[in-house]
Amino acid sequence: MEERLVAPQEQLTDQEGEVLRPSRMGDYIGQTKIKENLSIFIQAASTRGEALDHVLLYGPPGLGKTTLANIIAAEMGVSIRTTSGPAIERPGDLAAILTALEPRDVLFIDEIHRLNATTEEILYSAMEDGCLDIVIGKGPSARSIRLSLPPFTLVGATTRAGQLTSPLRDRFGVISRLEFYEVEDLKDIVLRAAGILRLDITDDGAEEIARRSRGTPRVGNRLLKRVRDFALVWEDGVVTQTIAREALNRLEVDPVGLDQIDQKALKTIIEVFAGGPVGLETLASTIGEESVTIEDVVEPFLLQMGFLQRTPRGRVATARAYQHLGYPIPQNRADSGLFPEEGK
Ligand SMILES: Nc1ncnc2c1ncn2[C@@H]1O[C@H](COP(=O)(O)OP(=O)(O)OP(=O)(O)O)[C@@H](O)[C@H]1O
Ligand SMILES: [Mg+2]
Repeated sequence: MEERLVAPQEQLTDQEGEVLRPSRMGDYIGQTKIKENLSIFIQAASTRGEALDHVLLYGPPGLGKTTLANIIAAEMGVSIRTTSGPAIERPGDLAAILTALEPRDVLFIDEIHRLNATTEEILYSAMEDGCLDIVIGKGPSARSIRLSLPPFTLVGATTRAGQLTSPLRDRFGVISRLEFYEVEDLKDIVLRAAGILRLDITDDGAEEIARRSRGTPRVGNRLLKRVRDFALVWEDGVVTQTIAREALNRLEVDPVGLDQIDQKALKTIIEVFAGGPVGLETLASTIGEESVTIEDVVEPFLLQMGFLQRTPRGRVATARAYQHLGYPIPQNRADSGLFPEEGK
C-alpha cells in the first residue's frame, strides 16, 4: 500500500524531522495538564534528590510520547536509555540494561505492551523493590541471587493501554493519556516547525495546515513539508492559506483532515451498510484494509471527530458524517441521538 500522507505512524521522511522534536518542556506545545503535573513531579523529585516515579504515557501514534520521554530525562538532568518491548527478547537483555543505569536515569521502553511475559515479571520487582532476581547456573546447581539496582525511572509508552497487564499498569505512579491536539495548538506546532525550517508562512496558512492534521503533530509537520514544495513551485515560497488549501486538496487531504481511506470507510458504512451498524471485520474486508489498520489509525480520529460511533453491534456513521460527505441525513439518524452534540 502506498504510504498515507496523513498516517500518524512514523515514516522514513519524518526522520529528517528529528530537528523538529522539542527537547525541553517549555517547547512542548499543548497537553497542558500533563505538562503541568509532570513538571511538579519532576521538580519535587529533583528537590528530594530522588528518581522520578515511573511514568506511563499512552495514546495514539504521533502525539508526542517519545518526545515527552526525552523531555522528562532532560528536565531531570539525567541520561535516557531507549529501548522497546519487542527489542528486549530475554530477561538477560533487560538485566544488562538495568544494571548499566546510573542513579536516577530514565529507562524508556517504547511499545511496552509488547514485552514478553518472563521479561515483564523481572520488571515488576525492578520497578517496585529496585532489585533484580536472577538465576545463575543450570540444573541442580542453579541458584537465585538478588541484585539491587540504582534507583531509576521507567517511562513506558504504548498506543494500546488496553493490552497492558494490570500488574504492570499498577506499578506506574504516573499514568498520562495524551489527547489529540486542538487546532490552536497544532497551529503553534506548525509555526514553530516553520521557524526551525526557515519557511515563510502566514498565520492562516499555518491554521489551514493545522485543521487538516488530524489532531496529530507528526502529521502537521509532514503536511507542512509537503505544502512547502508547492509554495516554492507555485509562488515565491510563502506558505499562504490559499497555497495550503490548494496543495492539500490536490494531495487529497480534505478540509478536516480526512483522506481517501477515511472517506472510503465512511462512504462504505453509509452506502453499503445503510449507515451501520457494521462489524469491524466486515467493514475492513469490504474496503480491503486490515482490521488493525481500521482500528488503530482510521477509527480513533473518526471517533474523535464525531463521524463514527462504536456501538455493541458495530460501527455506525453519525449524522455529522452524512453531512460532511454531502449525503442527505436519514430521518432515523437525525432522531436517534446520533447527531453528536456541538462542540464535542
Ligand atoms: N507537543 C509537541 N510540540 C511540538 N512538537 C511535537 C509535540 N509532540 C510531538 N511533536 C512532533 O511530532 C513528532 C512525533 O512525536 P513523537 O515521536 O513523540 O510521537 P509518539 O507519540 O512517540 O509516536 P509513536 O506512537 O509513533 O511512537 C515529533 O518528532 C515532534 O516533532
Ligand atoms: Mg514514539
